[in-house]
Amino acid sequence: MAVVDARDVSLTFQTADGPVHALKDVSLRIEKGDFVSFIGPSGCGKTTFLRTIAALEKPTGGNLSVNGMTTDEARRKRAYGYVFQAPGLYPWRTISGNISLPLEIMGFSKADRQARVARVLELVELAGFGGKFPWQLSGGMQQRASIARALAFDADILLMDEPFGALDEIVRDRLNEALLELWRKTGKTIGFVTHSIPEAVYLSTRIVVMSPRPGRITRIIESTLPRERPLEIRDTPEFIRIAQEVREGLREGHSYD
Ligand SMILES: Nc1ncnc2c1ncn2[C@@H]1O[C@H](COP(=O)(O)OP(=O)(O)OP(=O)(O)O)[C@@H](O)[C@H]1O
Repeated sequence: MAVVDARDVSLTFQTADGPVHALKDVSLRIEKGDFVSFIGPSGCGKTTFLRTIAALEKPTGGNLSVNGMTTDEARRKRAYGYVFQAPGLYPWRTISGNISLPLEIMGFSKADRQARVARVLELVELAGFGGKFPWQLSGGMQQRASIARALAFDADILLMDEPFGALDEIVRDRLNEALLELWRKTGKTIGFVTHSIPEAVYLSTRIVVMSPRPGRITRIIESTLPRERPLEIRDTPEFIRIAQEVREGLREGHSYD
């Protein structure tokens, strides 16, 4: 059974300026343990598709199931962790307090919360920083804390909307490596939005290229890279070939109107 099974999913927003076709006939299967990146120009529906999977938006057409359930059911079963572009940590709470907040809302016991916070801090290599406040941490560390928060209730699926877009390249490289490591350790299924071709190629088992007006999938590229990926893999002919394929896909779907 696919983790995400989208069949001809469409979503049209009705706006004052008329309908906006954010998604049109999007069909995609995401299998357990896949790392799927969504790439495409601004407005092609990447965020909308991620939000639709997470039951934050409702499709206006087609069928979408998650773990064989409706997206609402999957959300009630805590199938998703969601990481936003900005870390969104509360400045008056410590890092541990921020990670613990969704667990408090979900009614986890104090002992369970403490154990989970300790485990995810370790996973994102922030053990020892739980007592700090967000403003005492660098941007990259804050983003790792927000990933820890999304991991704390052990959702199968991690949905990440351009989590590293605001970070400098060196920090981004490190976090990309750390994310791959975390993915290998946990076996989670990841949906990841990015504007960066190297980031998409480095991280993904599959790269979904999208195009706007209407938002649709123009290409799905299967990665032939091994799962074990040192950063230097980016200099190999295989990596460069996949990056070229993504670039061609983007060019095909690009219109200048
Ligand atoms: N709530 C909404 N109401 C009306 N239109 C919306 C809404 N949300 C998104 N849209 C429109 O749907 C289209 C797709 O938006 P979306 O944010 O999914 O694109 P994106 O590919 O994630 O873009 P970006 O890379 O800029 O984040 C855009 O034209 C956007 O203006």
